[in-house]
Amino acid sequence: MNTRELVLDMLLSLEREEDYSHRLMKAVLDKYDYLDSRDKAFVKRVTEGTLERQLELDYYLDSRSSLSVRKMRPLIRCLLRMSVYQLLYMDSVPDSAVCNEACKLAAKRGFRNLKGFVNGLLRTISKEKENLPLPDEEKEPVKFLSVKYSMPEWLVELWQDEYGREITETILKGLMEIHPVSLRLPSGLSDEHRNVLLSRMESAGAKLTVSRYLPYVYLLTRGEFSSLPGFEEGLCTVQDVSSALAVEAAEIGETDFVIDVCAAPGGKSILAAEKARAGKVLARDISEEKICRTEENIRRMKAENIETEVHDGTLTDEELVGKADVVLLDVPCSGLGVMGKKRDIKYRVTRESAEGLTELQKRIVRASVPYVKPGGTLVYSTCTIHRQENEDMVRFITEVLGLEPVSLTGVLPKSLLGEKKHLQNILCRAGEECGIGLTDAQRDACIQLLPGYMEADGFFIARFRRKK
Ligand SMILES: C[S@@+](CC[C@H](N)C(=O)[O-])C[C@H]1O[C@@H](n2cnc3c(N)ncnc32)[C@H](O)[C@@H]1O
Repeated sequence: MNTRELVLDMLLSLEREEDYSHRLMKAVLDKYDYLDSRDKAFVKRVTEGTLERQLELDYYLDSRSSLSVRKMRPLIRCLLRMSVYQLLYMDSVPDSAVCNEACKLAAKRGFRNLKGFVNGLLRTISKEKENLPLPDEEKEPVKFLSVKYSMPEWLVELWQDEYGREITETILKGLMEIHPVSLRLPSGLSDEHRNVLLSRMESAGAKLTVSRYLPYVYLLTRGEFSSLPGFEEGLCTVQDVSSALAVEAAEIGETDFVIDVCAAPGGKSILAAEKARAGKVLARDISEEKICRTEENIRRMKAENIETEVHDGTLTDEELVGKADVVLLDVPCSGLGVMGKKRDIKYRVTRESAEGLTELQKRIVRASVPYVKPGGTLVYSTCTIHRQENEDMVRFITEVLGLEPVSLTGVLPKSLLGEKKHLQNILCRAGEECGIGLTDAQRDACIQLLPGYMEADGFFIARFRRKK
């Protein structure tokens, strides 16, 4: 199996938007499971790196090619992108090998006549790789950041408007950093059992670092999670610390009844069920397929106090009105905070599609607020960095729907709230709108996790109470 051809086919399929990169990668690596681990690592690194740096790679190609990248045949465009990525970011591959393999692939896939073009362009970029141009930072500041961090210009503009330039650049850097898989162990495991489990995993070759926010979440910096001891037994699951923090924010009691309105694939429901040991979680989502995936995870994690149901969250279920101690609203969102892991999201989300989501979010929130008992809790969360879907929703939930904001102080880890304060100070120093238009109580009730500032995905959590 030619690993470069595998990468090329994945990039081509992603160009046609046939699937999302993280799903396609999993499917391909499962299909070619017989590849050795070095080949698999190569395929993953080149595909993900090429996607992550696409705008930057295109800019360099455009600067040295007579034909613009946009006008190239898709196969040639993808082949050049992945080759330039190897030239610039993979010292382990000799430049001559990158050029030769690209020419061979072009010929094999029916573009023998373009071998000279591919070869010439790649050799030029290889020779000039220390001096490739970026846009002028003074004259075109947005374009400069867009190319340097390979982020569409509208997103750079959006964050610059919301956070100012300094914070925006740190977020962009943060999203580019390596994002290890995050593993969550059972939250109630004793120290002794946790240590036994960790040493079993480490003996199998895993390298794990505890999260700085929660003692039961670990970053897996070496090893493959699904083959770790404990995984099949349901002793760990893949979950970012931010997602676990959203459940922590709800302070679920042992006997609580929790409704998770948008539950698939079940990450928060399963953690909620660990917290409500003598209570119950109702995990709902919009489709049968999503609920099936959730049930698979529930079974593997051996959570017995979760019931699942297909239900459209925009419709109020009258039978549940006033019944829930806790309602979790982890709504569908633009996903701008998880671009570090899902690398093609940034090219697919548009300003319009992100804005369009707020209507759906409002409908889900409006339909779900009635479930909260008087005195009960609602936690709203998203995995995005977008004020319309986050801070503006805090205003909607409190000012339009009448819930009370509840402070996260004493609920979320002190270190995390300290980082929030630090960020706030930078915003105020930079003369940005440091209150983000929220009252003190609304501001204390929510937190925007930002890559580059926090060791987590970009995520938003807000907590509310229904008045008694
Ligand atoms: C961010 S994901 C939830 C992740 C999940 N809470 C977890 O922690 O694993 C958002 C979910 O909302 C679901 N969804 C979208 N529209 C919905 C609707 N109208 N009603 C209920 N769920 C919906 C999607 O299917 C998706 O699974």
